Amino acid sequence: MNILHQIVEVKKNEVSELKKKYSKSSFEDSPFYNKNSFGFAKSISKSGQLNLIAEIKKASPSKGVLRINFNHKEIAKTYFDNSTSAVSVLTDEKFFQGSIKHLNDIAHFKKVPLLRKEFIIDEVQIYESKANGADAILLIAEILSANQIKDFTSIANDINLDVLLEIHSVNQLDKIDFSHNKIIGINNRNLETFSVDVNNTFELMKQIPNECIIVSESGITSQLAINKLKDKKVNAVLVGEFFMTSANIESSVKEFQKWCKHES
Ligand SMILES: O=C(O)c1ccccc1NCC(=O)[C@H](O)[C@H](O)COP(=O)(O)O
Repeated sequence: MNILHQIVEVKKNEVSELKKKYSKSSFEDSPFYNKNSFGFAKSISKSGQLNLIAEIKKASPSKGVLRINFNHKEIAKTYFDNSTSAVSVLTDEKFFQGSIKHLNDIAHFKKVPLLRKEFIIDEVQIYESKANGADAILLIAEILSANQIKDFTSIANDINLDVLLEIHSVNQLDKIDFSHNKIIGINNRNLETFSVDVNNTFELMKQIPNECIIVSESGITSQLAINKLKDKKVNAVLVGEFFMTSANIESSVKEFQKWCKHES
């Protein structure tokens, strides 16, 4: 059983506890629920640059704790002040030391769209995302059926949430209706070995229609990788560990943003 499936086993219990406390209608009462979303798709597909989705991630299954002096609000402010295209907030507690509270706290002063980075296996988590200020959610093709991908995407879109649909391998492609899911994340992390290889993005994107927005995810830490991604016209990158392990997050984001600009 790879790490994703281990996470899903824990998630099933968490979701059943969540459903004991909340329903769709209880989430509808939240102040965020009826607010307009910030447009995630538009923000991460701007031309002239590789768009940066900067992630707030205290720990990971592959590396353990990434940042000891972790303050989610300060990190979010740094990302907002340095013109990132979107911010991804890990909300999983057990494996990433995140929290839904982090998302809610940050949503009160957001300046760019927020992606809720979670392992979504039930529609109640989609309503919970909206109620806590998300503008977009992650769906992971490996842990969902084709019908779940379709239904969860429709539910999210109906409440104004964009969907980043993540794939890891060629095996997941036939579950996807690309006319319905136009934002595709390609994860470069091998879930058996945790090794990362940006070539996974280049191999898989060959099989994805040109009109899709492509996000390369995981293990992106160098200008060389950024240059290759720009050459292949990838729209956006999702980057966590590089910033979380930096002694100075602000200067790392500034440097990274310079790499991401296309030459005019
Ligand atoms: O980060 C992990 O170790 C991990 C393990 C198992 C499932 C998912 C995992 N990460 C989630 C992500 O997709 C990354 O946080 C995201 O792409 C950013 O990656 P990185 O820049 O390498 O932190």
